[in-house]
Amino acid sequence: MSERTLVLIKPDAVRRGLVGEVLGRFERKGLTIEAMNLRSVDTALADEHYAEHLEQPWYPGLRDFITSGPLVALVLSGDQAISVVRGLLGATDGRKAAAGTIRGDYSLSNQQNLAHASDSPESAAREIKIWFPEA
Ligand SMILES: Nc1ncnc2c1ncn2[C@@H]1O[C@@H]2COP(=O)(O)O[C@H]2[C@H]1O
Repeated sequence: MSERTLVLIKPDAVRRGLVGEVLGRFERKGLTIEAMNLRSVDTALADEHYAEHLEQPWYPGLRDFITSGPLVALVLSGDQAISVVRGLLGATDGRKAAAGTIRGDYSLSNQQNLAHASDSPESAAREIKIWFPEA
């Protein structure tokens, strides 16, 4: 069943010149880019996107990071896109993510982990509305 999912290629990936590498993996898998833009994020947008994490002790650090430079927001579509994209990313903590996944190959952090992807159809709908209200 075709699904849509929201992906953020985070500021660490932009700074490190890894946008093409990350995007290429999604494209080569067969996913379709439905919408995409490079943008800066203010604290209000960060708080809205990460609403479920606001009370976490590590959230202030995550907010500083996600607002620290431009990121690439995109909507991907494809068969079971939500779980497929999370599989391509690997575990949240790059130190624990399996080799061969995006985080497993390029991240040594549980915060600066290169990309975010929606974890359920409900979060995909909520997040797509936040980042691409016109979609
Ligand atoms: N223990 C943690 N310390 C710092 N950041 C975290 C921790 N756990 C999760 N995160 C961050 O919180 C984010 C929530 O969803 P993401 O997929 O964007 O990726 C996660 C990480 O960037």
